[in-house]
Amino acid sequence: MKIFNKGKLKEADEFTIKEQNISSDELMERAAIQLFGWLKTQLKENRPKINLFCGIGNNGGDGLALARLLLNDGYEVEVYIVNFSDKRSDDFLLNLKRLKEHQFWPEFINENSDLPELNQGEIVIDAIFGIGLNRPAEGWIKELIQHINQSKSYVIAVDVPSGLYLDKAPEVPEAIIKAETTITFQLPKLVFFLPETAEFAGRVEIADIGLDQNFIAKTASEALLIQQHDAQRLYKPRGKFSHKGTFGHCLVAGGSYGKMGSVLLATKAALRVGVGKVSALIPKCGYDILQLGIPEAMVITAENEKFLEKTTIDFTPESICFGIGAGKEEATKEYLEQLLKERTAPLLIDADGINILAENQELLNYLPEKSILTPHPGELKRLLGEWEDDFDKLEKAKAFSLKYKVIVVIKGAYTITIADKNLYINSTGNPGMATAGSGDTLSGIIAGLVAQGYDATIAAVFGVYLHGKAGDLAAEKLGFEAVIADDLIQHLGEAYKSLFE
Ligand SMILES: NC(=O)C1=CN([C@@H]2O[C@H](COP(=O)(O)OP(=O)(O)OC[C@H]3O[C@@H](n4cnc5c(N)ncnc54)[C@H](O)[C@@H]3O)[C@@H](O)[C@H]2O)[C@@H](O)CC1
Ligand SMILES: Nc1ncnc2c1ncn2[C@@H]1O[C@H](COP(=O)(O)OP(=O)(O)O)[C@@H](O)[C@H]1O
Ligand SMILES: [K+]
Repeated sequence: MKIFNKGKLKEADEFTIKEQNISSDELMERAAIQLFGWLKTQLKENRPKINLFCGIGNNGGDGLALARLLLNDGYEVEVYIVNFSDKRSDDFLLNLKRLKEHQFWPEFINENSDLPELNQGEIVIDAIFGIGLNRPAEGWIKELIQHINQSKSYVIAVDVPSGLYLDKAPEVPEAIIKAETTITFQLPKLVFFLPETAEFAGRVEIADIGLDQNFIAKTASEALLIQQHDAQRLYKPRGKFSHKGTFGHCLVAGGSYGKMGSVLLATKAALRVGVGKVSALIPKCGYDILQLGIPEAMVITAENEKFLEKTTIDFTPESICFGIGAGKEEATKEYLEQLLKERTAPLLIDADGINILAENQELLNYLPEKSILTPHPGELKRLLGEWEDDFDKLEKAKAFSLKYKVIVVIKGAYTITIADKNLYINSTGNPGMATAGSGDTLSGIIAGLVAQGYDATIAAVFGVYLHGKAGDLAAEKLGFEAVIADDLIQHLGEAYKSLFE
């Protein structure tokens, strides 16, 4: 699903109004009907008091239109107009008039008003600011937002939590609504997926207000949210007469004394994601561990007992996963340098492989095009240096990806893959995956897909999706706490199957 910036969203609104020959007010009514339908479905027979806070722009207009629908249906509704300006939008005024025609008089609040009482068991609808926010909320509006946040009411934001910008980091985080649920129109917004701002939106629901699908399809987007149907399209079915040679040979090079489990996990993950053959290349001390731990894999050992070093292999793999658990010995660095310069196979570099690159930045110039780097935020910081906020981080990572022509997978609650200026945001995964070794399984999965012939960008995007889905399926059975990295591998088969459910 596409993610548009503020400008494109406004264009989509305008295009739709023209193309469908409707008024902006009819579009607002669609938005309100969607909000109403969602609320009614969620509330079932319950009839809690609903406190609506409406600004004076179109977000406030949505709120007023919703208030009318709720009142018509017999809900107990209180409407507060957050009266911060006289520059009211036309559709706000129209909906205010309609509400008054229903003999309903909202309460206007401004800097001299008492803050309304908000109780547990009640609902707050936040329609103060939408995507039109252009400066931080200040003074009494900020106090009102804090009052709503401190209340025990259930907070639902209309389109975006009020106070949150779509295109930059918040200047005053205390002046942003913290919603339990955000019902956003038509398309998700980037800020809902970034670590510093995602928490304000809470659970995100998308309300289809019928914006023009052709416009959406032909307009370039800020980012793509990868959901089941997107992932499904990336899947390559297996031919009846395929054999293990069809699905490639993946080399997992990594490990050091005490960290051999990481290679075991990546090797297993590569096999479970469907690679034809896997060889693990490890220091000598890991031989028994690998052979016993995963008899399906082949094992090659470096000369050294405890760490990885240059080793000749007598085949050409279809992909190489380098660096997990590898340490940063000089000999290990030299081996990475050799792999970079020889360009024998597509490379995925993770963990200590990334740390070696960060400490020896001259090596970056040898990165083969379309190599995949899978840093967690700590590794990314070592690679890129400090960033100011999430937007700055994405800009820096994009610039890095373009400069070296590589794919950067920024791991996190919503893992973001950056390739050719594009951002792919993953929708699967859960806090159960915050456990040692889950990144190692991801590396094995992506390298395993590359070896099977998936294009590197697709392998990264699809691999991240499958990895998160496997985590979701594991957590469903086991609960978040009990999930360990091996469970992700165990659920890869079901993750594949779920693509077609
Ligand atoms: N245009 C359309 O066709 C549709 C728009 N919709 C709604 O319209 C919203 C956008 O509406 P608007 O563009 O009117 O903008 P908003 O309703 O977000 O409000 C912007 C108003 O607040 C002022 N403002 C911004 N930041 C402020 C601050 N910190 N302190 C005080 N005042 C501030 C602005 O100057 C402007 O007057 C969307 O989020 C969505 O809810 C929906 O009705 C769907 C259809
Ligand atoms: N809260 C979370 N929600 C979703 N996915 C998560 C969460 N925490 C961690 N993950 C995923 O788990 C993996 C952790 O990787 P990493 O930090 O490299 O761990 P390790 O080095 O222990 O293997 C990443 O793929 C990340 O996206
Ligand atoms: K809002």
